[in-house]
Amino acid sequence: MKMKWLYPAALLLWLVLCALIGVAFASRAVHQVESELERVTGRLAEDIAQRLNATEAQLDSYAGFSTFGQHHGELTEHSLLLRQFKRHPSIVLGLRVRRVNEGERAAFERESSARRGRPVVIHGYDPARQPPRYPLEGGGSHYPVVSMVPAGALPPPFSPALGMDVSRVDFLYDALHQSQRRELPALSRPFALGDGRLGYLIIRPADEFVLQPAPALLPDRQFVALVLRVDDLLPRALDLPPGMRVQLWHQRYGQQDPQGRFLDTGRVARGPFETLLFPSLALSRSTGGSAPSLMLKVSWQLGWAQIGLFEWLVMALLALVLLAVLLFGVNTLLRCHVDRVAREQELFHLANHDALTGLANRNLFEDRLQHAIRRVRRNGKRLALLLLDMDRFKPVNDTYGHAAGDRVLQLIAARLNVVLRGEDTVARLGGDEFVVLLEDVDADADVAQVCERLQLALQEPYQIDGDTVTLGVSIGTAFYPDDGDAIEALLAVADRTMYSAKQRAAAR
Ligand SMILES: Nc1nc2c(ncn2[C@@H]2O[C@H](COP(=O)(O)OP(=O)(O)OP(=O)(O)O)[C@@H](O)[C@H]2O)c(=O)[nH]1
Repeated sequence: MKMKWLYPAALLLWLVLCALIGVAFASRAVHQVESELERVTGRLAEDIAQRLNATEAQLDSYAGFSTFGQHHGELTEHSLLLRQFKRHPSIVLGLRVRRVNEGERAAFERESSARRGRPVVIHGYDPARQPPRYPLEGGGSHYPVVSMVPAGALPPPFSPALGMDVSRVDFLYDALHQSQRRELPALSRPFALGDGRLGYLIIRPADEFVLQPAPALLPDRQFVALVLRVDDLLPRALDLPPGMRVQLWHQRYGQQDPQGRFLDTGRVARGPFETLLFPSLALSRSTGGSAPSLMLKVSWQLGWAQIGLFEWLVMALLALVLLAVLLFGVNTLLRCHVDRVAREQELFHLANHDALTGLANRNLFEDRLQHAIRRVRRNGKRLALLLLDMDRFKPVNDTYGHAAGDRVLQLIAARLNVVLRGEDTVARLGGDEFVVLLEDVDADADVAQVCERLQLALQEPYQIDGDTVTLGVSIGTAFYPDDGDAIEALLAVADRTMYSAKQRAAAR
């Protein structure tokens, strides 16, 4: 393994582990906020349902009044509604609607005009722009507004006042149709009020208390409706946590359809890293009054803020401990690696060098010679092998002891190293026998010169513990490729010539 990658790898591992710790804490935070989301969604749905139930109670009393109390006249109806407006400022308008079949239209207009002392005609809100989308029930019935009590200035689309046919406004007709079909209060989709705020209409049949005949079959069905402000469907101060978004829309419209959207609030932008790391949770509930017609969705894009100060501290501490452990591990690994390399080098040295003199041993020498022969085969040059055997070494041992002999062998090795070039190989074959490998030999004379230098150096006296010892040396030479191309053959030739030299020296 390459040791230089150890620190970057440890750093990467540390980053990955830190990210995992972050994810673990984030998922813990997710579990906590799941229950909070459940609580917030349930509370909001409940709140909306309560507000709509209260509104329906207003509508019920208006419906009851319009069924039984009409003989008291419009003044009483006005005063009832004005009392309701005071108690419930979110109500913008109260209105009563009647079904008038096409055949009765003229009689209705005549009678209404006479009662009010001014012309009343059934008209569309803006027939040119808003043709009815739904087939009118009962083969061309009209649903004109027969009574209207505004809390303040009349907001559109109701400003055309009496006689306006609510079935000509598609979203109002939709609510009317629903309430008629289910005999329950029904909500319209939200629409813009004149003051730029949103409002909605809640409408219900007003004649359900009439049991005979069945209300649906009554020739002049009555409906009462309230127009309210959308703002009051939810508490004014929502106090949403960061990242939480509340959406409320009419069930008959898609979530993405802006027409059906009552509310979309609390959207908080999160950074891309937070969006990637933290999930977004969402809960949807249907809500409403007696007939749930609204969809509530609370979504929560979680982020760093969901992790508390204590968790941050624990995470930082864990990251530091991890860093310390990793650095300790890397240092230990590096130390082990350095020790192992040193041990290997030591073993290599022991296996390839002579323990006494530190010179190469026979193994290493043969290996070097092998390499040198391969090289010379390519470049066509020559090698020289010098075999050195000391003369009169045995008496040193015998006279001064083995330790002194060892010391002399070490001095011999040192002198060999001084005389030879760095690129030459010198090895101790054993006892007082040494071998030298000279590479790139150009001429025999060069080799003879080296032999002479060796002889001069080795014949110099040796000082051992105050005594002086003088030795001789016999050198045998062999050349590659002239004397053979195998190590054994070359050594045999060198041995032979060395032996002759020794005999010559002994004869002198
Ligand atoms: N001190 C010491 N002596 C050794 C070692 N290895 C071998 N010897 C001795 O070295 C001597 C070598 O013998 P020879 O080569 O016959 O001795 P010599 O006196 O040089 O004789 P010639 O070579 O014939 O001149 C022997 O006495 C060995 O015991 C060693 O590591 N240390």
